[in-house]
Amino acid sequence: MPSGQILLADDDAAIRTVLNQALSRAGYEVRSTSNAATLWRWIAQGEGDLVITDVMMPDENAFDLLPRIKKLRPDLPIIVMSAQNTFMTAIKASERGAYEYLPKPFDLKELVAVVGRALSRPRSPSNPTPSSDNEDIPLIGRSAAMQEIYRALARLMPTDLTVMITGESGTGKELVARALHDYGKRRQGPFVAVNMAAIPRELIESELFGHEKGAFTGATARNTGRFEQAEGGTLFLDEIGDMPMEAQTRLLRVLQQGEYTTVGGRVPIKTNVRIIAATNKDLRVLIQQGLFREDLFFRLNVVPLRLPPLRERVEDIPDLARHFFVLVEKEGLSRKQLDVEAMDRLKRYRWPGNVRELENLIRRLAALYPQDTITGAIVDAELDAQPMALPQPAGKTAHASPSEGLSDAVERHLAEYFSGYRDTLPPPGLYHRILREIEGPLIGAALAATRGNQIRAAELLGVNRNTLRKKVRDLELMVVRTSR
Ligand SMILES: Nc1ncnc2c1ncn2[C@@H]1O[C@H](COP(=O)(O)OP(=O)(O)OP(=O)(O)O)[C@@H](O)[C@H]1O
Repeated sequence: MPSGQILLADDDAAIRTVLNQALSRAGYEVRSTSNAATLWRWIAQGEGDLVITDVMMPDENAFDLLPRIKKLRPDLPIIVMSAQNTFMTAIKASERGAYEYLPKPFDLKELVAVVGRALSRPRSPSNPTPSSDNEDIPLIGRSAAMQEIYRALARLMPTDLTVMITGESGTGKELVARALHDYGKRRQGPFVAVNMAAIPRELIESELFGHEKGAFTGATARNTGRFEQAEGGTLFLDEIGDMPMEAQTRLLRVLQQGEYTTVGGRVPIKTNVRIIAATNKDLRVLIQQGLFREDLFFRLNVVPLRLPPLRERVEDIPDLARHFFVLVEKEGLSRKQLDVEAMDRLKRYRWPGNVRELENLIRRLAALYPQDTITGAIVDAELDAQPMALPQPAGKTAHASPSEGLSDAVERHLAEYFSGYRDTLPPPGLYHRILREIEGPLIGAALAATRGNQIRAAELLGVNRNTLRKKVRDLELMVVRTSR
């Protein structure tokens, strides 16, 4: 049975009762209070083996209290709970030396597990990282999925660990890499980003490690590489799956030995760079195909961070949309609001381009529409005008010619869809995903062809009228098609 005394501070009596019960049942002795002053008195008297505190208390903000506690009793673990679930709350908790941050609401089992871990860890004080005083990081989203990311980031801030960020295009991988740098130990050093997909393959090694004069045709002078530029700071290797094999071998050596040579050079150069890598590909598939070194993967994948696609956290869309409207207002465009239907449309859309696509849409809405309120019909028109319903290789657009058979057109779309993933496969669940995507446009086309007459559209499609009515309601197609 675990043991220890827990000091609990929260001004919400119901929360105190629930936590008190759960922790007592787990074997701990609990003292609880509604205010910071009492908590501080207990701590100053030397009581308690662990503190659980809410951030907002009537007499003091726990973030102001934390540094005092850390000074007086550096090895007393503190767990901070908060209902203000932003990235900054997680970061502040970490900066002020909290052992763990739990966004409300949380699972009681998780709390008991965290308490158990905190009390059984070796007693070395968790040093607060110096405050960055940078309130500017625009990581938006309070969904459970983003909370997980914030907590992971907060834990990573005081470390130099190599991080591998995965996620679809536009999910914020670079933004997260920057946050890790801006709030981490190396924030005084440079942040250097290199996109493997954007550099010609034959130049990647020289780009990363630099080259000597005469190392290859066209190398007319010595050139510093990105490693050298990132010395003392962070090197962000974006689209790492596109790194050619030879460069992978060289990178692996740097990670193993902490030194490298320039292209054409002989003298080993010591390096002190924190690596953050990112990819929207499944590196395990690339490994199977012999395109990515497994040993390099393990070196890079020390801490994996998966950023969820926007469609898995639609509850973040209102905050993100608001944030982007404020951003574009600063750029001189007028601020707008979205009506209920518009917001609803955004939540139902599947966002293949994720947050970047939403950002671009908001920018278009702000630039193109004079009205203050954006309606569902406007959003529909803009989303329909997007060139990509399915991801396609750059530079290609797909238009079915009237003479082309439907199955030919579908086949061509699918071939392009697959080739958009180049050497990998699309995410699993394709059958239902594709059928779901086809269903909306098909019903929409039938309704348009019958001028919104659901009885005739049902005949045309060969489905039951009630089935069609239900589908129309679910897909909200009627509003869209007849309002044009
Ligand atoms: N959580 C977020 N809050 C606010 N803005 C975000 C968020 N996530 C992404 N963005 C914005 O969306 C855009 C795309 O993000 P970013 O470039 O970091 O994505 P990415 O995953 O690195 O994309 P790619 O794989 O295509 O390089 C950026 O303008 C970024 O500022």
